[in-house]
Amino acid sequence: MVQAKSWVMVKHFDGFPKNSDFQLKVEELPEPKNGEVLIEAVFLSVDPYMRPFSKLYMKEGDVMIGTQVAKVIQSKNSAFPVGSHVVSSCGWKTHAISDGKDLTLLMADWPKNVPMSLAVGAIGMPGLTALYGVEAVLKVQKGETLLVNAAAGAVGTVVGQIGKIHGCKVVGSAGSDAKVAYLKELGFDEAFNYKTVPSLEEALKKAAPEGYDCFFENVGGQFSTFALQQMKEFGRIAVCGGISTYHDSAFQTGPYPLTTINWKQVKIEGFMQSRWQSDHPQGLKKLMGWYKEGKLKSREHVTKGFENMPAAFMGMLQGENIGKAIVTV
Ligand SMILES: NC(=O)C1=CN([C@@H]2O[C@H](COP(=O)(O)OP(=O)(O)OC[C@H]3O[C@@H](n4cnc5c(N)ncnc54)[C@H](OP(=O)(O)O)[C@@H]3O)[C@@H](O)[C@H]2O)C=CC1
Ligand SMILES: CCCCC/C=C\CC(=O)/C=C/C=C/C=C/[C@@H](O)CCCC(=O)O
Repeated sequence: MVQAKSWVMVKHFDGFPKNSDFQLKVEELPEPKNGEVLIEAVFLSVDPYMRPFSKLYMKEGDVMIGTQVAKVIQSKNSAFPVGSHVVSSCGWKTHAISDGKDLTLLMADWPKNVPMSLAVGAIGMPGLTALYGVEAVLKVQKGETLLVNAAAGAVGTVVGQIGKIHGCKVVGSAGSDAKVAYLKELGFDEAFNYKTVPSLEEALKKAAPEGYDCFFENVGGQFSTFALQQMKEFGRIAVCGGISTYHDSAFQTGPYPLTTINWKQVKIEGFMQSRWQSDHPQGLKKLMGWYKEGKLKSREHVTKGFENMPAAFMGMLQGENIGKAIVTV
């Protein structure tokens, strides 16, 4: 018997999440039955999607949604031997029993010197999001100028680095001077702190007087308004997320700046990484290859202790993280 802890959303978030919206539960788990495994969390991911998805897919009393890198500690399923590591979507739990359907084995040849936490970061869902957004949606070309906001986060850092791999000029926006310095370290050509620039419009113009061919949108709100004005004719915008709107009481319905979209002949495409699910194995290989070659770097913002999951989640939503926000048990 193992004692499993989980974090439950006891109250739907009203605006920004609060400590009282979460409750820690403890339960005894039974032995795994035939075909089942018992997994133990090693690295848990906190991601922005948990905020809007909670509204759409969760009810009060549900365990918080989420993925983790976990170790198989008991197994009655030969596909997942004891000691193997998996990515599980069991949510915010220290332990779980699984029949294997929600588990993906870590890439078979995961190198010993590559941290396994990257499987929920640069070589996991956020990395794939960046890859598909840059290559399949924006289809960036050498010499083009690419803009990304929330640039110092899990997705944004990978977007910028893939942009550089493809020979783009990359401009990033982020919420602190330390983040801006990190973007420069990663090879971003231009970066600015959107919280302290006197004018967002001027900062965007200064960073790329030529205008933007491509914009990888993570934030929404006022940033989109100004960025759209700076797009070149036939510019492309990949709408990956809109974190500045996730705590609003209702999803935005418009109005939309149709005249600018029309006049500039801009193409705007929303996307979810799950559209390319069947490409994930190849995508992960590509990201791992770049990582091994030193072309893709990753930084993590680590919170220690399962008991700190809500704090880590709220901290990420407030911008405390440089790179991927994760929790170690
Ligand atoms: N479409 C898809 O399939 C996927 C979409 N996404 C989206 O990608 C985006 C980035 O996710 P991810 O990289 O995991 O998260 P990050 O690691 O970038 O963390 C979130 C960051 O958002 C920034 N932020 C928070 N509030 C605001 C605000 N009001 N205005 C501007 N920036 C803000 C903060 O950075 P700062 O200090 O710079 O403000 C914070 O660090 C999100 O919109 C997410 O929903 C992610 C995965 C898949
Ligand atoms: C209408 C509300 C939804 C608006 C879009 C909100 C957020 C965009 C976003 O962040 C989407 C993220 C999607 C993530 C999905 C993750 C799961 O499929 C689990 C991934 C498993 C893994 O880590 O490999």
